[in-house]
Formats: sequence, C-alpha cells, structure tokens
Amino acid sequence: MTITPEKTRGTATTAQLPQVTEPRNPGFELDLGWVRNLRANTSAIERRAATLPGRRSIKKDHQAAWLARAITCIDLTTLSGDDTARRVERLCAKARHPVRTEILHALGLDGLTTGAVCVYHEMVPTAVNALKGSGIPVAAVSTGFPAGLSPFHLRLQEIHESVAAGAEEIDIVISRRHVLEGNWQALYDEMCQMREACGHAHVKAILATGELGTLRNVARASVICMLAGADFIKTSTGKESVNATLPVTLVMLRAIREFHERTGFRVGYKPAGGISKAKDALLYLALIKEELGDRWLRPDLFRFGASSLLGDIERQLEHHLTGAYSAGYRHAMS
Ligand SMILES: O=C[C@H](O)COP(=O)(O)O
Repeated sequence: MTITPEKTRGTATTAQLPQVTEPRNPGFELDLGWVRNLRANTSAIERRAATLPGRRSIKKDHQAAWLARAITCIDLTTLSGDDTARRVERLCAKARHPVRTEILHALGLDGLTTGAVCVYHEMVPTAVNALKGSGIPVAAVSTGFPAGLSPFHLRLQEIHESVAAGAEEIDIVISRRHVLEGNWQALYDEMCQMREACGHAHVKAILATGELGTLRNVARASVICMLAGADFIKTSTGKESVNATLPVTLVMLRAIREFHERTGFRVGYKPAGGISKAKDALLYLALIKEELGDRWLRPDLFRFGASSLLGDIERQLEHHLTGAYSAGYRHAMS
C-alpha cells in the first residue's frame, strides 16, 4: 500500500505548514486505577510491528516529501563525552542547513531546518549562541543524563540552570527503579517536580524503555509521565543496550492516544537511539500516521532523537534528484 502525508511535494517545511497552536498538557491527578488496569499484549504488539515494513511503502515524490518532513522533526543530537564547542557549532550549522542548498531548492524546500539541536547542559550556551536568529530551539539533556542517579536536588538544579542558559526544551530521565519497584506515586511525584522546574521550557520524559522490563511497564510509565505533565514522552537516552523499537513505539503511541481521548490534550512522541536510516524513519512516520493521524506528524508533537539519521536522509534526497548516491563521508557531521 502506498501512503501520502497530508501534503506532499514542496510543503514539508515548518514555515510552510499551517501554524497550529497546541495547548500544553497541564498535568492531572495520579489515577492509579488507570495505571494498574493497563495491559500490553506483547505477542500481538510484536506481530503488528513486524508486519509494518511489508505493509507500508512510500514512493518517489511522496518519499522525498516524507523525508523532508522527517528532517523538520529531528532533534539533531550530539551527546558524547568528547563533545567540544566546535563540534556543537558545526552541528548547529547543520541544523540550519540540513541539506545542500541546491538539493533543497530543486525540491522546493528552501529554508528547511531540523526541529531542534540536542546537547548536554554544558553545551547549551554554545548551541544557543550558534542558533541565534534561526528559530531552532536548543534541547538539553538534564537530570543526570543518562542514568538519572545523581541526587534529586541536583537534578532539579540542573534543569533550572539549563533553562536559565537558554534551553527551550529539557529532556529529563526518569528513575527506572520506581517503575521496576512499582512505585508509581514516586514516579509521578518526581515527574511533577521536574515539570515544575522546567517552567516555560517543554519537558520530554525519557523512559529508557530498554531498562523497564516489560511493555506493560512502558505503558504504565508513559501514562504516569503524561499525568504528571510531560509535553513529550521519549523512548531512550541512546545509551541503553536496547533503544527505540517499533513495538515500544506502538505501546507509547497507544498510551498517547488514550491520554488524548481521556483528557483532550495531545502529548508528543520522541523515539531516540539507534535510528540512523531513512527507511527506518519512514516506518516510524507511517506508524504514527496510522496510530495517531497527521496532526502528530509535525515537530511540535513528534521528534526523532538522532545523531546520524540526517546524513542518510540527505543521501536519499540526493539520490532522489540525481539518481546517484554520494559517499557517506560527504555527510560526516550527521
Ligand atoms: O536522544 C538522542 C539519542 O541519544 C541519539 O541516539 P543515536 O546517537 O543512537 O542516534
């Protein structure tokens, strides 16, 4: 089956999409009955995820439009111990100009940018400075990323400092032990405090799904973080041994859908870690379209957390135009 986004060629830049203002999830009381009743049929979920690549194909012009849309939804990321100001500046330049100008122009996509740049707290001022005037927000991974095991008051302090340094989005990590011990109240309280510390900055709750044991736990952690006011729920830090997967995505998207049905608020979704191929990005977009609809295929409700996806998308767009693939080293930064 061939699918199309709500708009196709030449309509994929953020600027060109009609502006939609989404009211922010205000957070709700902890509903333990809802949380305890959540179920996840693992074999059915895995079967459904496994059939997706065979069922969905996105061709030619549609594919280029979808890939351009994917670029607008990338949190272009560098989260390495050896990050330097120079590397972050180069990443920011790439976020401003994610694809060679002549390719974008030929596709009618001038002005396309990534959704955000995602860095460690220490790199926030460098990124804010490098992105000045672009409208591209800086996302900071705070709260003792990736383990989230530093003292709680320091995790909150880190959020405050990242926001003060100019981060407009904060990717927090939850305490996995609260999920593994079934301590739902502690998870909810922690998330509420983190959300409050973020203030006007939007908060993405990283569940580290590869460390939560079961898909049922993924569903429960998703709902608790949304009840506590998360603007986005995010799969992984990219540092777990298992990061974003399609089965986990299915569970989280269904939690988002149910949350929307019950509360009327839309929460965003961010798969992260190990997504480096354009064809995989298309599968994620197709699944989101199927499960949540077109409204979620915009950067205010969907992001890829990825350090190397952009390079492959750029190669595919170049191939779409010229019929030839360029060498990977030409897209080294992303
Ligand atoms: O949040 C983003 C991830 O850390 C990026 O993971 P990646 O380097 O596997 O793309």
